[in-house]
Amino acid sequence: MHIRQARGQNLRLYSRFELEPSPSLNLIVGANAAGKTSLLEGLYLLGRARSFRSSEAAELLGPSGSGWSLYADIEHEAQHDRLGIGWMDGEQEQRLNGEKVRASALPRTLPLQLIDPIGHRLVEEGPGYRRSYLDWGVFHVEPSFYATWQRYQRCLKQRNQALRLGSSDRAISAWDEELSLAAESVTAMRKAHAAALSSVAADWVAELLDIAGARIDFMQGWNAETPYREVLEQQLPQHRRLATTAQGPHRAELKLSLAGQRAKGRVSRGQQKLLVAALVLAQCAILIAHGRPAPVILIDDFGAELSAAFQERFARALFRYPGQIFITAFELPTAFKQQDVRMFHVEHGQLSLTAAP
Ligand SMILES: Nc1ncnc2c1ncn2[C@@H]1O[C@H](COP(=O)(O)OP(=O)(O)OP(=O)(O)O)[C@@H](O)[C@H]1O
Repeated sequence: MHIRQARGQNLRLYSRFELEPSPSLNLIVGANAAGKTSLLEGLYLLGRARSFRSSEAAELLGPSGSGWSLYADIEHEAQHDRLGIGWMDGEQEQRLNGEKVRASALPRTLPLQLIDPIGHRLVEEGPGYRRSYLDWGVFHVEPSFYATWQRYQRCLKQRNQALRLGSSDRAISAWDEELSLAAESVTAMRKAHAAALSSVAADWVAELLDIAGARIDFMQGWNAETPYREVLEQQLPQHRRLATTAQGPHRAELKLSLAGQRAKGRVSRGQQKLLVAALVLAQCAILIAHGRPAPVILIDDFGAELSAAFQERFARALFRYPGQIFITAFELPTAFKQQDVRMFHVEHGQLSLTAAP
């Protein structure tokens, strides 16, 4: 699976752009503020239905008109999918082969992962980043995950509403059965995926960071010895006091450790970037092992924070990757010279294909 062609209109500084990338390595080079990240953002929107740097779709609006749009022709083994996403006058719409679809149809058609300079949040910041990292993989390997997670969230919202209103024990506990069934199911899927991630990521960490013994431990969000249904019953007085359900899959967490020590605070900025790369490559490897297409990988500012030796190591891992990769950089990184890379140059929102390096 790869993007055969992508087009965008009125997105940030671009009036329009058109890109016919290679199915393997693509390099987008240009000066500061030329529009490199905006281009990756466009590709990311096609696979995730949201931006990675803006929560307001209106901010993406370019120089003309009241909407922006993106389109991609995705080539699978024996078929093509036409994927589109657009925003106009406050409304976002997604289309797959001409039909209006929900946002969740986009990741299924174009699975993609991003490694960017703020990727370190995955290591340094709150558990939400690590939960969504984990869930991206579970979503792709477990077809029932998305619906089960939605069911969990719906019940949780209702139970929390009842807690906030100070409803009777009976009204609050009415949600417990469905909530706990969904919670146990979501957790079983997450647990299996986290175990797979832990072993695959350890290999990538050993290769990219030269550190043995990396681990990912899954904390499910409540005491793993107790069935969730019992936790809901036992903790009801606490939940009433806090007016919220204090334990559950919405509080799950991944603990990252390297050689027995917590990763946060243990690694340099450059190592942290390679750690994020290792985590992303591990997710992609697991999807591939499940017979899914190799996800597209987007890498913003390849060289940032990496010495020549680290860039070399990272590049070597990317050369082996069986899927499509888009990399931005100020200029052609030394590690990519003499490689089979399709190179694009971007200047003030104008994109052009340049001669092979
Ligand atoms: N909605 C918008 N309309 C027009 N221009 C915009 C919009 N949003 C951002 N820009 C401008 O687009 C320019 C390009 O930004 P972008 O982040 O894509 O550049 P870049 O090539 O990745 O730069 P750097 O290497 O410095 O990170 C910036 O100057 C920014 O001000």
